[in-house]
Amino acid sequence: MRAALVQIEVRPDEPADARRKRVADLVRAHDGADLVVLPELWPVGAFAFDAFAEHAEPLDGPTAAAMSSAASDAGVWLHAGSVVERGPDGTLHNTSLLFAPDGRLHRTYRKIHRFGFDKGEAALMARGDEIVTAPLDGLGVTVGLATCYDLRFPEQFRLLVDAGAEFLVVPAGWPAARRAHWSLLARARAVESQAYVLACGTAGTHAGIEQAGHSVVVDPWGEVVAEAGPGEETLLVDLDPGLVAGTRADFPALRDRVLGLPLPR
Ligand SMILES: O=C(O)CCC(=O)C(=O)O
Repeated sequence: MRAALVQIEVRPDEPADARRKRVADLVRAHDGADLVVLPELWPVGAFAFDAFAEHAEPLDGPTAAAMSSAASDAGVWLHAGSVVERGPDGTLHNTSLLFAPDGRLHRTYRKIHRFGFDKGEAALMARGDEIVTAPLDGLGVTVGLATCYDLRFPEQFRLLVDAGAEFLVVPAGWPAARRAHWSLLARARAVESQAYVLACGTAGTHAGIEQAGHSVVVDPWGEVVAEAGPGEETLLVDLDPGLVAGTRADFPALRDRVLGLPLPR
């Protein structure tokens, strides 16, 4: 299975429509891949809080339309990163969009752990409340969806594994200031989940926040398959879905979990 992680820069001087077109062309250029992954909130910028409301869109908005058409033109599964979704009741969510190779919107995931400690995203957006996995028909794998700050919460990944996830796809807009955490947590989630982690971040600087870049693919044994640098770059990787079941069978740590222990009194 071939995956492409497209680490793009959210340039402040690039209008969102131009970026949508540029990213759609990048997706089309990867028509040899099975799965293409984009970063978090790339149409607006994960830290461009002042622009969230203006760029909010429904699930059939301009980003979804552009990405649906790019997925079907390329014939790929497309995790199109996330958008600022304006829900039917007007609330904003950080919502990931997963398209099938025919352009159909296959799954959405609303970010559960909002970043900002009562400010920024945490103040502007509503929390998602659903663990989301998706079988990728034809590829024989199930992906589990999480976004950026979610990477810090192992309990979410345990639930994803329990729901059958074998590939954990994490779009992000992770700051360079905490790049060490990003790399460490991506590997930790892969080791503890005995799953592939495909973590796709952004490059450059937007809203004054330098981005970490360093998108990374980690295998179920915790080995880094490929890692990007800080700039715009696409990681192209060939992955073996059988390695997930193989690792879980050969080193059955997940089987040895002890659940439901009482807390100390
Ligand atoms: O957890 C972090 O350090 C970064 C998280 C973040 O930037 C986000 O979720 O948007």
